Amino acid sequence: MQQTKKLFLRTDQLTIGYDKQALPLHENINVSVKPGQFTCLLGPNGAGKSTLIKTLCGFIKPMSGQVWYGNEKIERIPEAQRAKKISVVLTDRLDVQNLSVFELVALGRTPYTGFFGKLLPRDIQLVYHAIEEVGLKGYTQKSIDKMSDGERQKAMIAKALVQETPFIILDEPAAFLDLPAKIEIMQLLRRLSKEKNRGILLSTHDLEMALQTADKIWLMAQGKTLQEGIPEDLVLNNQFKHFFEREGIQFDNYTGTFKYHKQIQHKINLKGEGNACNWVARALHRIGFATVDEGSKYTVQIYHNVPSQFALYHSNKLVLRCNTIEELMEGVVRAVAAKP
Ligand SMILES: Nc1ncnc2c1ncn2[C@@H]1O[C@H](COP(=O)(O)OP(=O)(O)OP(=O)(O)O)[C@@H](O)[C@H]1O
Repeated sequence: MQQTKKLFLRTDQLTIGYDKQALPLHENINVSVKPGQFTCLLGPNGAGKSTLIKTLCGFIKPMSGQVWYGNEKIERIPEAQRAKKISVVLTDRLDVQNLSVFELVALGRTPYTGFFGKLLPRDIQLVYHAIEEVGLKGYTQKSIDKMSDGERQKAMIAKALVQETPFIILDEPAAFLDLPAKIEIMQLLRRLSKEKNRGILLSTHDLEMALQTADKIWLMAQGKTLQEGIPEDLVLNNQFKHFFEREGIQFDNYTGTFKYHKQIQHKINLKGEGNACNWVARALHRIGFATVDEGSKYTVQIYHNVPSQFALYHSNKLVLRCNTIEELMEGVVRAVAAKP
């Protein structure tokens, strides 16, 4: 146990910020990342995520407290050695025009070869292997500036992989990506953390994705103590509510998703079951109806395996039968406007 602990990246009463004269951004942070652990740092804009990441990487000095890599304080580790312990992928778009994927990824070997160092057969093998690992086989000679944001991000992850560090830290690696690419990057990073036993820490705004993939979550918000825990504990003990709820937005502890408060103007009975019923309920909530079992003059009924599966009744009299939720919602709004 003691032996393993030596490999942790951890902080000890870490206080971060920029201006010694001003208030710190966060005080007394005590967190750790283990090899093989996939950790997501979450927090609203301006919470201090990038500042923490830069402090953990040794780019910004702590205001007080320490960052430890194993038994060594990060500031005591010479830069060349540091590059063998932590690889960093920051948000800034890289100015890497005219570099091929191979050349970019090969830069990750710099700590071992020197900037102008010659790649040995093992280095070349590692570069090809990492490119394949991130799913860019066949792109080796493609110019980085002709790649999509998602592909470029994968190349950056491959570069971090060939650096062969026990820890990889990424600042918003999925920031510019569409949803499928985000999911792909998160799954890739999670898989690499397990298969390669790397401790991976990344910051993200994607709370729902972090809930689904992270082993550990760090929650950060201005003026609040940083919370660390596994996703499910943080949800159950209301930390997510506490950190992210704003006026008009509510965190649903059951589904782990955010909901917008809507002005509820009417009640409507909803009868039926299954997925169609679920989506009709969502459409009704969106337009300001609370769904109930009984008590309203209006009833929406969902039928199954019939051509017109949606029906609207007013005091048991059929008002409308239709095929789509769009028609149903229009019918509900029309009917309620005519006879509230
Ligand atoms: N170089 C700097 N000097 C002084 N203050 C800074 C500097 N960089 C950032 N800040 C301030 O520190 C605070 C935290 O910024 P930081 O970029 O760490 O937040 P963040 O959580 O990463 O935000 P976002 O999610 O918007 O990227 C902000 O108020 C910001 O203005």
